Amino acid sequence: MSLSTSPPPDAQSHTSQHALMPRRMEGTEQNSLQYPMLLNVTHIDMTSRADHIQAGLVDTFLNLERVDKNLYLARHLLKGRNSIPVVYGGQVIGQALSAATATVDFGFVPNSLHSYFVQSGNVNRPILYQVDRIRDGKSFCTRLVKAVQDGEAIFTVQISFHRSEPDSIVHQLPMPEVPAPDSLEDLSDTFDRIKKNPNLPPAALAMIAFKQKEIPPAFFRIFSFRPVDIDSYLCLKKDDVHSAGHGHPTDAYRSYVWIKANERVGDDPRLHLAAAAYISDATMIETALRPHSKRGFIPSMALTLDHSIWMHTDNFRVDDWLLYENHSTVASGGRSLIEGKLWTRDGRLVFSTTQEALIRAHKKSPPTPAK
Ligand SMILES: CCCCCCCCCCCCCCCC(=O)SCCNC(=O)CCNC(=O)[C@H](O)C(C)(C)COP(=O)(O)OP(=O)(O)OC[C@H]1O[C@@H](n2cnc3c(N)ncnc32)[C@H](O)[C@@H]1OP(=O)(O)O
Repeated sequence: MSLSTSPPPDAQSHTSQHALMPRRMEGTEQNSLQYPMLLNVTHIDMTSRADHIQAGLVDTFLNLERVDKNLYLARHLLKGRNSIPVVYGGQVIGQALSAATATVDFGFVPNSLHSYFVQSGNVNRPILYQVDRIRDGKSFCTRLVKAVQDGEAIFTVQISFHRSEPDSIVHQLPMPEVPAPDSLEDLSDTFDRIKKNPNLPPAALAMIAFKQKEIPPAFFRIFSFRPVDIDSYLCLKKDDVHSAGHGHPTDAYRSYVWIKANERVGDDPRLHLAAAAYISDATMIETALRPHSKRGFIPSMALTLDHSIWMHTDNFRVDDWLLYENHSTVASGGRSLIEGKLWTRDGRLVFSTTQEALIRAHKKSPPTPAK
């Protein structure tokens, strides 16, 4: 499969591959197995190449090296935020899906995945994906993937694959009516335009500066984002209830953004599924946070805890515009639930997603003891 199993253009030597395999020493009398590399293993330099101008979605961020049957290695990792070296969760989901997909027969298409982020990934260390072939049925296959860094699990996901079969019952929600992507501006252009506006309130300018500082540039290089309601996205609206255009009423905890990969992703539907899974984690936490950000809330922690996807079809392209609808239904006790729907331009629901996120407030300093 073309699912990124070749080394990327700037891949380093396969130090890790050698380290994993015992070397048969030549010229020794016993011809015994020895493990010299294990005594001399140095950590691979994994300085993130996310901001390298050549780094692309398929050849870099979804790239996996096949280390052994059921074992895949990822070296090119992207931060979710500029200020912390934590791997972007969507990348781990997309890579784990690619690894699992590489172990099932052609004809099986992922129909759902359920994942947990159990420890944050370090963007400067490679990730090893271990695929467990739970069951190969006639119609369904199940895989369990564990993502490991430095010997410890950082992520687990169960993925179900389904061989396509004829329709039985058929129904679907109608797509929300929102302005078409061609009538909207790219978020990166909006940032540049709006920050030159002298009439912007200082709080809005601070918000834009924060977003520009915190969102790694690689996101904008590999994907285009066109929020349907830019004023709401930038917290420029006073009222919490707004309209997403064309009379579709929505609430403050809902967001709509058109998303498109900037590179041609080829014609393998499995790559489009992995790329859509990759980007499906990018906007959910923010949907829960935004109304609170407007009131001055700044989280001390905002992390994806779990993420589920139901794939309703593989008949879509991630290098054409997709509408991502997010809705945060509840937040309490440091956790928030966010639901997502991914639509094609012609109104087909391709993914349903659900995510629970950890959103913590800064701890209040203990009261100063009275003297
Ligand atoms: C319109 C559209 C535009 C789009 C524009 C482009 C989009 C582009 C944006 C990209 C944006 C993507 C954003 C995606 C979001 C991810 O991708 S997040 C990455 C994926 N998720 C993760 O990495 C989570 C992994 N899991 C974990 O880290 C651990 O399981 C957890 C959740 C931390 C829990 O672990 P635990 O061992 O139970 O630890 P816990 O007791 O909770 O304590 C953890 C630490 O928190 C500290 N802590 C406790 N309470 C607090 C507190 N209130 N405040 C601070 N620290 C605290 C503790 O002290 C402790 O610190 P240490 O002692 O470790 O130093």
